[in-house]
Amino acid sequence: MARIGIIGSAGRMGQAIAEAITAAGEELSGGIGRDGDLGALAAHSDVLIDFSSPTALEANLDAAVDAGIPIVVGTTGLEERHHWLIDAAAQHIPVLQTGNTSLGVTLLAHLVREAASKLGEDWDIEIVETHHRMKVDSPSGTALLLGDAAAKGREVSLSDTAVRGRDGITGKREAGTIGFAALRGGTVAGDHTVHFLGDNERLSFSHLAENRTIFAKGAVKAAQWLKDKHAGRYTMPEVLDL
Ligand SMILES: NC(=O)C1=CN([C@@H]2O[C@H](COP(=O)(O)OP(=O)(O)OC[C@H]3O[C@@H](n4cnc5c(N)ncnc54)[C@H](OP(=O)(O)O)[C@@H]3O)[C@@H](O)[C@H]2O)C=CC1
Ligand SMILES: O=C(O)C1=N[C@H](C(=O)O)C[C@H](O)C1
Repeated sequence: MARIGIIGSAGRMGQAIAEAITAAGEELSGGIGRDGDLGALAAHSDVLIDFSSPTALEANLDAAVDAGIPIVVGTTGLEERHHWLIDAAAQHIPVLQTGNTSLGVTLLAHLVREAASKLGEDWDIEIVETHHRMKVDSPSGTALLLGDAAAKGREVSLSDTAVRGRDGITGKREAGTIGFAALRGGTVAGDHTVHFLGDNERLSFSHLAENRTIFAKGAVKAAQWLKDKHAGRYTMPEVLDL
């Protein structure tokens, strides 16, 4: 049985993950929010799951490194500097970071990469996501993950090709770009569609999350899988053997 600690335990995801830990027959070693004792949580855990805020990431990684335990990072809104911190921590402990822990999105990313590698640049790629009114970051971590998969399929970098929103006289669409659009409202758990828009034909791939249990289950699965791994940075396709 693994002792799993949650960072962000009072949040929407934190609560779902606590239920998933028990359902998976693992032990919930504790949970903290903004004011919790991170060192004490890490000392009493075999693995940490972080679904909190980018501002907490550095301290969370440091606590995991100090305790010598793995960490699953599901927090989104990460910037390039956060990924450098994750790479540095992964020199010492196993780390898995992903914008989406669900089986469906992990498989979707694989399909999007494949489609992007087969369809030429004359197929425009646009990614549309819809989330609940409480979400604070945009585009979603999943949209960026799917954009990255499309960019990898085309053998280009997402940072060179992404267009993260349009407003006003933006000019014609530039060939080869990957566009993002975000809708916010209601209680939507998370919908994503990757559109491939060609001449006279369109191909779209969608994933619709009906509730948060899919993310919570995936996060616990990742924690169980990561527990006995060597230091390094791991991915959801490895966890799910996809
Ligand atoms: N990878 C995935 O599959 C998924 C990722 N997410 C991501 O997970 C994150 C959390 O989402 P959600 O649960 O909806 O958000 P909530 O706002 O409901 O919860 C966030 C929690 O994080 C805590 N928190 C905020 N700042 C800190 C801090 N500095 N240190 C420690 N804890 C902190 C808050 O604690 P306090 O109560 O003290 O404010 C709160 O309980 C988001 O980034 C979201 O995008 C969401 C779903 C799936
Ligand atoms: O904040 C959310 O709720 C979600 N966040 C993740 C993201 O940013 O992609 C995953 C999921 O879509 C729900």
